[in-house]
Amino acid sequence: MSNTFQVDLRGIVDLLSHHLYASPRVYVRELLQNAVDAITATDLAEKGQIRITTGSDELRITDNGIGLTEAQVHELLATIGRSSKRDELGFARHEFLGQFGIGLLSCFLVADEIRVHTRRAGAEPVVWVGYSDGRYEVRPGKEREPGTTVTLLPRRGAEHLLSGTTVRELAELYGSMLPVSVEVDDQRVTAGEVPWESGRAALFSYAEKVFGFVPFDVVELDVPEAGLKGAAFVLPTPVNPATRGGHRVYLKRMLLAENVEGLLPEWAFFARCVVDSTELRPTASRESLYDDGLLNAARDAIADQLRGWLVRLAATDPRRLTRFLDVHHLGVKALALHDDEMLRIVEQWYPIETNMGQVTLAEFRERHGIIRYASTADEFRQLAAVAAAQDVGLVNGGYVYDTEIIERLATVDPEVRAERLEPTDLATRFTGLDAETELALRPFLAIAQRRLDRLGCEVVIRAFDPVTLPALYLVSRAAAFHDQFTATRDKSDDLWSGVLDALASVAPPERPQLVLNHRNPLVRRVVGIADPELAGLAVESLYGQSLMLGHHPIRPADAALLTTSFVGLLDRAVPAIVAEENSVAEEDR
Ligand SMILES: Nc1ncnc2c1ncn2[C@@H]1O[C@H](COP(=O)(O)OP(=O)(O)OP(=O)(O)O)[C@@H](O)[C@H]1O
Repeated sequence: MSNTFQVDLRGIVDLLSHHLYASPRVYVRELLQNAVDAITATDLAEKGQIRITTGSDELRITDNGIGLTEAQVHELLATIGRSSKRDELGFARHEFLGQFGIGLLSCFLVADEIRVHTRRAGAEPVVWVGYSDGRYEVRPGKEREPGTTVTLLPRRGAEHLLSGTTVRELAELYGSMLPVSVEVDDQRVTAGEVPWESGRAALFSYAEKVFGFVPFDVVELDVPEAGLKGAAFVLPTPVNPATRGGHRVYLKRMLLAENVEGLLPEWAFFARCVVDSTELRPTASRESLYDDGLLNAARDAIADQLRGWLVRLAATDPRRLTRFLDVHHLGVKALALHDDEMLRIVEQWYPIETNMGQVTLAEFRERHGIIRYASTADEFRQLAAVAAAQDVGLVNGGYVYDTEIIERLATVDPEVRAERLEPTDLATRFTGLDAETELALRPFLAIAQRRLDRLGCEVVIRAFDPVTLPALYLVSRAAAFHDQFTATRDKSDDLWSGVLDALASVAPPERPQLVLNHRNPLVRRVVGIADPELAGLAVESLYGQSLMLGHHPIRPADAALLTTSFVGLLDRAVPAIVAEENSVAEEDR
């Protein structure tokens, strides 16, 4: 025995209203869409007219489209999921907006009764009345021109959704770009022209009106394979790259949504688009784009066009490009990580922080040959002045993407040499002292070394610039890693610290160095101190000060040493005065 599914209309309407469509307001879109499709089916689209009238007790929408015969009314209107817009194989027909055969049902989100008065040229007029409980009637209709009038009788509580103001607003939102004339209560809502066919000035004012900003620039978009045309508006102010920019997307001139994601690659967060496509497909809710190969291809093509705009800007108006980079450098840098052309643009035009001022990587390379960089801002701050004094150019690679960009530049272009500055490399550039001075300093160095031994630090004396810097704490990356490593080990439980111990023994670290500057007057005085205790205190405080200056982590042992050396020095400075004051007090008595 074979049976047929029964469909509970209430269940379907509930599904549509709560799960498929974001809001009952879409009923206007679905009605407009049916009217446009009916007009398209006549091949006389340019004469197409859609009229909507609103009133307190009903809403009517009339089109001069193809209309339906009585047989079609039974077949198409009374069968959920049946559509005239699919071919024999069941594929959506290219020229139509609808395809699923459920659009009309959305009217039940706002109405309990739908009347369709329709006539096909050469056939009799007929009226179909559908009720939200699933019943329908068909009867002969009054004489009329070919076409269709759909009448909705508002449901109690939904009247506001059918009011003149709301309907006009919705018809304009969804339909203002439609190629047929649409009127709501005798007022035309279609604009007739699309902004990207009306010149640049029109695009600028469109952006201001619709997106609320005057764009930095406008890039016209054209992707023939997706039947896509439109414009990308470059934002005039920085945006957070993490906030996904939505785009205004039209499909066959009907608004899909105002906030469509996925049309542009992520890096292009500096642009907002308005586009119309004849080929991209909507999802069933018609609120976003169906993610398929064609959308991917369109995304790639748009990316190419935005990139092309940037490259052209570099060639024709570098000053404007610099301004653009000022605002949107994060996006461009992110792009440069996987795009050679963008990488060149960043190299040539984006000024980067160096110890010789703000220069582009290209200028830096020309001046210094090799791109030497510090990979964190702390490391840069610590070394910038010292490196500058040695005439070593140093780039701050600590900002987002900068280190990766420098490293990528060196991988892509064999002529570019890049080298991460190893802090201890600097020490090899410092001048050693003559043998006699070295010999004279031995006793002091021995005292100093004994004081810093327990902190794992080696003390050396060199002559270097700037003269104003008494000491520099230099730690190689291996040693820095080791420090972190031991700190973790000390905090870990037995099992884990056992594992870390085993690892630690594999890589014995170089020791960090405290390099005292023999050119610095204070250091000269310190090395001359005869009292070993005082000399030790002075070395300890120089150590502490250079740790802080270089933003190095302060371990508990360092903190303790900072306190004892400070108190020690204070103690040396103060007791004489206190003693004097005491004796004055004695005399007063
Ligand atoms: N104004 C109209 N003029 C002529 N035919 C219409 C009209 N409105 C609806 N129809 C017919 O009713 C059918 C069902 O319409 P419905 O809106 O439910 O689905 P659809 O437009 O085919 O697809 P979708 O669910 O994607 O909108 C249509 O395929 C069309 O043949």
